[in-house]
Amino acid sequence: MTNKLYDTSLSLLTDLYQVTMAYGYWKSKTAEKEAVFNLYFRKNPFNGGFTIACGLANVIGYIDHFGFSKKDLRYLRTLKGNDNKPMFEEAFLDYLANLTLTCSIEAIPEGTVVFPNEPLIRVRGPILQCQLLETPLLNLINFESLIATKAARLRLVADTDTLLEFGLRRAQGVDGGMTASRAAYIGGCDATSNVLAGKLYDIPVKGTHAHSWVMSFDDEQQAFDTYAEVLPNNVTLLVDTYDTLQGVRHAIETGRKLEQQGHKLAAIRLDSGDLAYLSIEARKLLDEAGFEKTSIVASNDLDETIITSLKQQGAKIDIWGVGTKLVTAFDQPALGGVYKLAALQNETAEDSASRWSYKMKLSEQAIKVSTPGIQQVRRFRDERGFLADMIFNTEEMSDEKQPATMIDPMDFTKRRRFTVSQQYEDLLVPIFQEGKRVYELPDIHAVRARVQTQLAGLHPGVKRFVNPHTYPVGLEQSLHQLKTELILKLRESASH
Ligand SMILES: Nc1ncnc2c1ncn2[C@@H]1O[C@H](COP(=O)(O)OP(=O)(O)OP(=O)(O)O)[C@@H](O)[C@H]1O
Ligand SMILES: O=P(O)(O)OC[C@H]1O[C@H](OP(=O)(O)OP(=O)(O)O)[C@H](O)[C@@H]1O
Ligand SMILES: O=C(O)c1cccnc1
Repeated sequence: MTNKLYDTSLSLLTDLYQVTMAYGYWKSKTAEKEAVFNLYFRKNPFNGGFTIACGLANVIGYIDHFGFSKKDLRYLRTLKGNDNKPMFEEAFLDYLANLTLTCSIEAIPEGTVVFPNEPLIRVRGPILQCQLLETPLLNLINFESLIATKAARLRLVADTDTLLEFGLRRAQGVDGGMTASRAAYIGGCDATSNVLAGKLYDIPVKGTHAHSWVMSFDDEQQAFDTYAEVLPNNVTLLVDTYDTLQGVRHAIETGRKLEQQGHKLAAIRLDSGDLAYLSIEARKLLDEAGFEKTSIVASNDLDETIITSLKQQGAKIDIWGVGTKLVTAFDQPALGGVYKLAALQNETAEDSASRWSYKMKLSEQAIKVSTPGIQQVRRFRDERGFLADMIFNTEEMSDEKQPATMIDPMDFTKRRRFTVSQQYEDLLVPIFQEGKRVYELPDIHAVRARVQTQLAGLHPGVKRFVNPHTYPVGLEQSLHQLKTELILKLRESASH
């Protein structure tokens, strides 16, 4: 699967400063200098304990189509500086015209549970190219990971109930709707109402009918009967246009007619009022009439908190339709992913040990201090699930079999030692090697299934919504040491 929505280059879908920096690298003849950047976020969304990595398929689609077209260059040629002269030299535009990506990219596969400070994507290559990728990569990963995480939270509370994504009408524009439908399915929804997402992404599509159908008839019974006649094999009736429980009785009447023709009333939908009370009363009416197999769908501004509450109230709801709060990630509309330079080729290196000059950004806020190194994430596990994730520098820890010590970032005196026999998996896998794709994308259903097996590996405390347990993520001790020494060195030189 590639990014089928954009079968074209989106190379100008970036911030201007990426292009001006690219120009700067080119002009100062450092464009080809090898760099390593890491894409990571600093805090799990929704005050939760985990995040679902999502968006890599669209990153791959973006990179597969990368290239500046003649029209792109014609536009860049029109950009002017403050002196009203062209911003970029013609020779730079010629360079962009011939630019093909030669970066090597490693990434954590979609559908993996991930945690703050772990590199989701590591880009290594000429600094000019790495720089151009910053904005689009963040744009693609931040949103889909956010929505997949929201959907995974909804799946946790919906348990085995059916979960439908109904968000397109309230989504943030066309792309917001499309990518939200994809990420919501990956995160755990069973289907979407978004037909184009169904077609492009192979997501099951499902739906009921709106109030307008009922309102377009003289009475509700006629509306239900007509709907059942035209679509006898897909009858879910929205019962709350006028009086919900009266609507249920009308639906039952239609259900009886359907049964005479060998069909079934699949479900009724509630879209207003007290969903706990109404679903319990509707269930009673349906059961009394012999419609025990008819499901109850609920919608109306649902989210994981309301679904939890409805379940606690004993609501008899089998299918949850969730729109606005899911596709807009209503309570946290952005994941704060960042992309930071972590190493730069050392031109004066005399041996392979000193071929990298490690880079990091300092900050007054500890959370904003980046981590240097060519990073990989090693996830230790046992038969019960995941134990801890250790971020290490691949240049320092080449021997995979060696025991490892992980330092707790909140308390440097706390260490965890992992023996040679401890089971583990290294999460970042090669996606592009020197510009050539080496990764075969799994289909969307496999990615969706991965989310559930990954969540099963997490301790329940990490999945709890209120004050979740913090899953242990730390730095391997030599990376911790490298970071500490670099902080001291940078603080020292900044004070001069
Ligand atoms: N029993 C319940 N417990 C908790 N929340 C509920 C319950 N029943 C409904 N809700 C939620 O409360 C909110 C009530 O929505 P709202 O104030 O719009 O009322 P409404 O009856 O749906 O009105 P409208 O007809 O305008 O849609 C919705 O988010 C809905 O999902
Ligand atoms: O509530 P959401 O989670 O976003 O789910 C989608 C909503 O979209 C439809 O409502 P519609 O647009 O017809 O408006 P309504 O709120 O008046 O029902 C549907 O009946 C749901 O209520
Ligand atoms: O099919 C539905 O019931 C539906 C679709 C979109 C939004 N709300 C409801």
